[in-house]
Amino acid sequence: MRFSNSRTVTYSPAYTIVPTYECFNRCTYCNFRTDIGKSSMLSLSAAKDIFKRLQNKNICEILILSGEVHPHSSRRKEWFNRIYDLCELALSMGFLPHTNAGILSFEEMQKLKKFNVSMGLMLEQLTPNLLQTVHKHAPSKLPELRLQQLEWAGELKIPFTTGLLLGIGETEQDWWDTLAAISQVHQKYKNIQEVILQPHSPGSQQSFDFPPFNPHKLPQVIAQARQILPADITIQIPPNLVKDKQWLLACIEAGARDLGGISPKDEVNPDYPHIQEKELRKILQPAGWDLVARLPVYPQFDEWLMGDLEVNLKKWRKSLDLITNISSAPASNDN
Ligand SMILES: O=c1nc2n(C[C@H](O)[C@H](O)[C@H](O)CO)c3cc(O)ccc3cc-2c(=O)[nH]1
Ligand SMILES: C[C@H]1O[C@@H](n2cnc3c(N)ncnc32)[C@H](O)[C@@H]1O
Ligand code: MET
Ligand code: SF4
Repeated sequence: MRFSNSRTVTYSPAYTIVPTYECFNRCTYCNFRTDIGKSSMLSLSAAKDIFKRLQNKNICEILILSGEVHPHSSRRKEWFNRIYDLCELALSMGFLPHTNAGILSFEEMQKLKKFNVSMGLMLEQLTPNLLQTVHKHAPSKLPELRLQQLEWAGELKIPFTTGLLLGIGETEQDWWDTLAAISQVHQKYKNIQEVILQPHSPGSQQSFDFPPFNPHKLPQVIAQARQILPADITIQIPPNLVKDKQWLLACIEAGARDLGGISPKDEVNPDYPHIQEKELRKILQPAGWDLVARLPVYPQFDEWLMGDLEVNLKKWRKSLDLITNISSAPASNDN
């Protein structure tokens, strides 16, 4: 067993698949979506080819990240069934699926629970003011709807990842209010595993003409979030959106302990390539931080998972120490 010290930062070796880029919402900061009818659905055979390539590469998480079909559209069922089938396929091929497909009905969530070790949805910000601006044409970003997803995940005992999108026109008070709401859900259901503090990062596709969230502010936000959130919720920051090494370290010193899924491409922010794990290690190690792989579900939730989820999970928990030891060896040698 590898000794994990208190100066440990985690990441999830992940691959993102996109069932569809089509989305009926038009969040003005989005660099991901395409208009209705402009994107096809990822086929099961294409997904199978991807998963085959990924096998034995020490990638545990498949992040299923999708644009959304309107809940009343005649195509909603087809859309949902494809996501469901993609999750089932990923699980059957040995991976640990984590789905963020936007707003789901209670029944849809209940069905996906069977094939996902955890699920995710960013709250963004709870203030209704954004419905006049960046979310004017994004019905899925209704704050009550999003908060309800966290509650439903709690009722269904689905380990959940959520977070805030920072710098989209909200106030500082809005951050604390959104974090307090997350804490409240967690107090009731104990189902929130991590909170992502995601700095808005402009990309080439978006219409929202607004500067990036000032990375120098992030450590302060993290420190305050650490005060508001219960200790068993991990704070995640995306390292590719905090470019400066010093500020990345400052974020960690302030209380962030996870760097999210590290995959070949950041589908949400394609203009900001991921820093790969070896490179991250070079930044962290001199400051005394150990980088360790984790699974897309935190250990305190293992008992919520059953059937094939439990089988895959046990397999991955066993091989995790091995992955960490192998991947940390070269970095410590070639420094
Ligand atoms: O595990 C998760 N990771 C989420 N991540 C992190 C993700 O694991 C990686 O940073 C990459 O996006 C993977 O390609 C997000 C990253 C973003 O830039 C924006 C949103 C998300 C949302 C999630 C999520 O719901 N669950
Ligand atoms: C999947 C998640 O990606 C985040 N997201 C969407 N667009 C951007 C952007 N330009 N910069 C940073 N994060 C973004 C939102 O928080 C969304 O919920
Ligand atoms: N559409 C979903 C949401 O915004 C997830 C992907 S966003 C690029 O919540
Ligand atoms: S952020 Fe998500 S909901 Fe908003 S437009 Fe993009 S894909 Fe759709």
